[in-house]
Amino acid sequence: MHEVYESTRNRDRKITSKQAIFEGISPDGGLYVWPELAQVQLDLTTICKQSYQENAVYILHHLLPDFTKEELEQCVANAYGNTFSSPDITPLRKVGDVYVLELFHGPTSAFKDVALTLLPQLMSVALRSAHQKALILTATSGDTGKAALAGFQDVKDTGIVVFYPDHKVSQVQYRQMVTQRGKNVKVYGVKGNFDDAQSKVKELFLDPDLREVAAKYHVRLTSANSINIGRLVPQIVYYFEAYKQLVNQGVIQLGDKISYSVPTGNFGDVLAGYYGYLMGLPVEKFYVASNANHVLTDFLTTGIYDRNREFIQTISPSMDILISSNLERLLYYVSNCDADFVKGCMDELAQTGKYQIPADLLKKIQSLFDCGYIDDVQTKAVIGKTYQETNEILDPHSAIGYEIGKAAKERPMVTLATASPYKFAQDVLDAIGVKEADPMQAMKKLEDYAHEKTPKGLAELNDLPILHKDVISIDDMKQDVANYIEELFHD
Ligand SMILES: N[C@@H](CCOP(=O)(O)O)C(=O)O
Repeated sequence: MHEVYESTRNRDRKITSKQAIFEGISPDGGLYVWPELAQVQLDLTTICKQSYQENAVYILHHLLPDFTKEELEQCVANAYGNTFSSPDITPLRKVGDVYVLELFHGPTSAFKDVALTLLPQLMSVALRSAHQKALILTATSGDTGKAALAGFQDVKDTGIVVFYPDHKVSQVQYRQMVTQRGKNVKVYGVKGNFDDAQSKVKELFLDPDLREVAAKYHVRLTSANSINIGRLVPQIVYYFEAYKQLVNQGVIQLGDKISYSVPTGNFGDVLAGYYGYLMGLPVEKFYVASNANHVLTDFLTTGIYDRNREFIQTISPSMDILISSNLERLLYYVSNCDADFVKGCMDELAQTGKYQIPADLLKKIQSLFDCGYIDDVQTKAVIGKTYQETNEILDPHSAIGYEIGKAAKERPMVTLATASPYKFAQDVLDAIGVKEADPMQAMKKLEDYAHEKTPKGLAELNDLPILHKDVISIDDMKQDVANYIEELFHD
């Protein structure tokens, strides 16, 4: 009765949420989804009275029905006990005439922490049920990598390998990853971009040779990216949390609709909001905010998804993505769970790099989703102007969401601040007219302008030795993963 998850590309096989978390991705290449999600309706009155932690348990209990309440309470307590610097976990602050939801108060200063402090807990429970071990393969464009490393560091019966695009993440993001300690962690720079790394990782999950090597040690290859449902579900909580805070501050009445502006590349963050909407969150519009890699803006405007374009390296590297994996889940829901349609689109994307959806489907998507993008020059201008007008310092990703949200007509508008400005200190300083070439010095200088000091995990980076120096080709990834399985899990 708990086998409620299925693949976006094939409706035949049903599995539990523990299996879905443990597997990460379906054997047919699809992503795990719960077709009856919209029948799960959450009670807003309850949510508005509860703490963040209580809401996390409440929401997770609905979405992961084979986890017991006690298991979830323990997971949530371990994840959010004392790891976040804000007691609210994700505080909401008014900046100008929009509300900024600060998602970067976790251990690695990015929104990924909200889910990646919790996923290792959920994974451990799932592993115990399956009597297995897991090797987590993670592709990152900057933020997921460090958050996943920190979350899975020395977690029993797990190992983690992170692939970041060499020279395509910020200096601080790079240092965060290559200084990672732990007996079960491995970090590689790859010669390529995020899309190359993520596509290869997806291939490796299903690679028969690797699966055989892993099976020898009762190890399963799985994911810490938002393709894993266990990564996505914890992100739903902060959408409700923002709503709760607006109700409790008297800005809205229970039941009023609000809008969200979400800077996103892989479409996971905004999809979490959409899941909230399906479960009863009153939403007017979701604004999908992009940088110069505006494949999503083009899709939401024309219905044509086309990744055949130049990959642009920007000052918002975490969003430098042209294959937005989680769009697949949106297509599944808006097409009324038409797995054949989704498979057709994904096959076309793999073969030609593009696909087009029918006009009626586009219309349906546009009734809830709007979009916009700005480039680096505009992003810096937004950071500078926002600082002058409001005294707030935004990181480049948050600045993109802020600008798209500010330009929209809907109010109240909640815009997601996805990373600490300290992770991008040089570019942020530059945007407010201060030059500093050294990343550590830049963080120090930024303290003169920001409200808060450099987060502890970033301030200590200069003193940590570089432990991971390997830069490999995309073709080497398979062999390196195979070697690491042998090294880590061989008794
Ligand atoms: N923006 C990510 C890229 C991967 O996205 P995810 O949400 O699927 O993990 C990053 O910063 O690494």
